[in-house]
Amino acid sequence: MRIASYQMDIVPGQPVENRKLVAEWAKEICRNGKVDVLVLPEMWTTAYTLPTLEETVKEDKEQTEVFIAELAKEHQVNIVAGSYAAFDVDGIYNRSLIVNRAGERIHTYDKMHLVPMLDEPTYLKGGKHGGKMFELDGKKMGIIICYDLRFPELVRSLALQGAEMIFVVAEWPEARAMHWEILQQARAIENQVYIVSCNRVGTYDGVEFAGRSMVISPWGDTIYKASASKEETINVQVELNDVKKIREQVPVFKSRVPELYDRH
Ligand SMILES: O=C(O)CCC(=O)C(=O)O
Repeated sequence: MRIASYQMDIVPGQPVENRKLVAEWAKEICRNGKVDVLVLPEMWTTAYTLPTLEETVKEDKEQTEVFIAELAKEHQVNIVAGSYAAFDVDGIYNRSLIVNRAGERIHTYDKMHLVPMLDEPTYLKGGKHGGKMFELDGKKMGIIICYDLRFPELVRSLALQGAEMIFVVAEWPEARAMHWEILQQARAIENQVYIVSCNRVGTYDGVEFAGRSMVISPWGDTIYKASASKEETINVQVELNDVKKIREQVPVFKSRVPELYDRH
């Protein structure tokens, strides 16, 4: 399975501009050969323009969903469309969107863990449903959003549902870059899954972002790490059969004793 992850610099509060950037990027990537899955970062249509978000997304309505569906159909490619600010009945959610090659929406996930350091709970609603596994091209996968990476329960739950690859879409800051790298590696090793991440670069409102989007094998090896500060595309082939082999070699899932673990 070939994955292309777009470590982009997001134009703040400008969904039209960002969709244009993504359309150009997708055209370029899909022209240069066979890609199975495109991956975008967290909040890629607006960035963290929280105080003006409501105004922006009310006006933008469902244009991002329509755009992603059209893009997937045009290039016959699966899209893990990072996350975007989705205006819903009771507020705005930080929502990830997964669309298949036919442009059909197959999965959404609303970020459950809102970030106090960003004042996210003031502006956004937290997701009310746990992460669910989804399938692309018959392969089981999961997605988490940025701060979710700090909560091992979520990735473990996706792995227990059968996910063999976890997408981590983010706007992770440079100030905590060490946590970003080590936590991704830990989630890969402990769950014996591929981790494919897509972080943004650039700065917004005085925050510098960490880049370093990664692909990590289920053994924990770094297959690719993007630069810390430049726009870049990760374009790698991954072998999902490795998951089974590694789980046979170190049978962590068979050794679990869930009945002995505390529930909280
Ligand atoms: O957990 C962190 O340090 C960063 C989280 C974050 O920036 C986010 O979830 O958008």
